[in-house]
Amino acid sequence: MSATAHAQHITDDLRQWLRAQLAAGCRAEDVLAAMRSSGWADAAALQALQQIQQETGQPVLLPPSGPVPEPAIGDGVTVIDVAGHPVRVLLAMKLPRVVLFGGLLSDAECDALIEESRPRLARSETVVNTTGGSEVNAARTSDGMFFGRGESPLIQRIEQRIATLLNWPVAWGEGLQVLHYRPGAEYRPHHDYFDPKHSGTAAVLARGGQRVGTLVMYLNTPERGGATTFPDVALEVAAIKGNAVFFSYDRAHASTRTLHGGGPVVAGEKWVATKWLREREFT
Ligand SMILES: O=C(O)CCC(=O)C(=O)O
Ligand SMILES: [Fe+2]
Repeated sequence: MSATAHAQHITDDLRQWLRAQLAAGCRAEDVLAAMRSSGWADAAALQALQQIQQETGQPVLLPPSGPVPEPAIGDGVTVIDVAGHPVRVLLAMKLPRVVLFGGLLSDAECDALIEESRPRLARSETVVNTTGGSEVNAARTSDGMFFGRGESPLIQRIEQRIATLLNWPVAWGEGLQVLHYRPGAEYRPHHDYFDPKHSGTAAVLARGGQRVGTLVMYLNTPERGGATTFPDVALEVAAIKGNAVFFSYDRAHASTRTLHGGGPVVAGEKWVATKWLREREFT
């Protein structure tokens, strides 16, 4: 249920009480504890509080963050051996959490992914926030398709490599998505997590919870353009065949600074494969 849908259930009394608590500087945890002891369920109490925080322009309290996928790159690791396949660590950033990998896929794997996806491409759709369904969107002018998880030996090998690299079970990932951008095509800046405010989100979350991480693998090198951009931190990641950019977000909030987009392809074309990682098993 979204905060907006819940709005109808907030009585004037409760609204006044919540506003008074916040105005008096009470801590959100204490307000929630008081609501809990008067019989409120945790999720409903949090939603009511979030709504009043939004109405009064206060920073919105978020549910506690859970674990996120993370590669083992402590102690200056330069190359990770993933079942005999060496993956180089080219860049790491803390906020947003971004890690750039070199040589995650071999050239042959990139070529095979392109050839297996090409006959199945259709204009990319994005999730419609109101319904949880999907539709063609002008902000995303690429063609795309989804592979089923584990649908071929190639897909299985790549998914297992990603799971090992990011310490996240294969079953907690969505099927691999392939996008094809022609010259001029782009994917405007967006967040990959599902916006908790939107009414369609509940249906999407039922299949495995939130997205908590993204791995974008470059399947070719565009002649010019097509970098993955992170506007909050003015970072541009060049799309180089076989490399992959990983980012994680421990909450569905812009404070993770994971706003990102696929910049316009200036010359040539661009192919990527995206793996989204969920909080739990994706069904
Ligand atoms: O094409 C890119 O560089 C970014 C793709 C992306 O943001 C996505 O697939 O969610
Ligand atoms: Fe994205």
